[in-house]
Amino acid sequence: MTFTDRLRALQRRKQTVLCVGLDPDPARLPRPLRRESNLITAVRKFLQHIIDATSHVACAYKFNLAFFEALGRDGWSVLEATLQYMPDGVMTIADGKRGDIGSSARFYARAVFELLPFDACTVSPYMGRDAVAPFLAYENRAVFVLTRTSNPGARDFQERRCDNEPLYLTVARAVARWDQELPGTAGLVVGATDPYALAAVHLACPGLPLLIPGVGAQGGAIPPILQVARRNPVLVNSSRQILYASDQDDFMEAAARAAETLRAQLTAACPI
Ligand SMILES: O=C(O)c1cc(=O)[nH]c(=O)n1[C@@H]1O[C@H](COP(=O)(O)O)[C@@H](O)[C@H]1O
Repeated sequence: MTFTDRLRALQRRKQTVLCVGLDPDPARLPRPLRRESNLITAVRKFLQHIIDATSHVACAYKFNLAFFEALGRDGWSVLEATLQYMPDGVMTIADGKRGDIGSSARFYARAVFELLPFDACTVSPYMGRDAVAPFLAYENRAVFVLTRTSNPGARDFQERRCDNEPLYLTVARAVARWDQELPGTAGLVVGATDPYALAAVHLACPGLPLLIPGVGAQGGAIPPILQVARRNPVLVNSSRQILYASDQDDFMEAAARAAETLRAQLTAACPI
């Protein structure tokens, strides 16, 4: 079963398109965990509590690898422990935004798909097809390629005209072609902060899964996402709005409430 088939089945069963982003910032740990003498233990417990509080409404968790790498050599053990802690019925995404020559990309792919059991990962398309190909070779995993990102700098290159369309659309069409070689292995990252780009990508690439970050802390709106969800499987990521919904003793309840609210907004009109 391909990643895309598994994602669709899981989303239908759980009636959710919510992806909770795991971006653990040691400086923002809630009060009960700040009492832990060991920071690594505190981060590991924090993530486990967040998973306990949200897995009933999440279909995926996206690990932003930067936050784990920045924990130093123990970051890898927190990553592995958190992956092992995942309950049944959720998928995992390694968000490292990789992108390198093919011979190096093979090792990035091996790290996330063989050494670690991630279901999907994120990559940058800047170096072209051979930099993405090693990730596309895993038939039951998926690679989400950055297309129109959610940050202000997305305008610097991604919106430049290329063959009479914005560069991000050229990228999206190329990824759709790559996906045809081993269907179900590719998806696109499109930020929620640009409704026009979301609509354009959805029209150009019907059926490709879209990983959509940028709701919550970055201000992306929900209604444009509901439109694209008619033709594309979507995974809507929210990190800080859920992780740091409260920094007090009630942080688990607050995270659960934030996740449930977003899930309800997303499923109200999403035909999953
Ligand atoms: O690939 C990503 O996940 C990503 C792409 C993008 O265009 N914008 C974006 O914010 N992200 C990631 O999505 C998460 C967004 O976090 P919040 O803004 O806290 O919800 C972070 O882990 C970002 O690194």
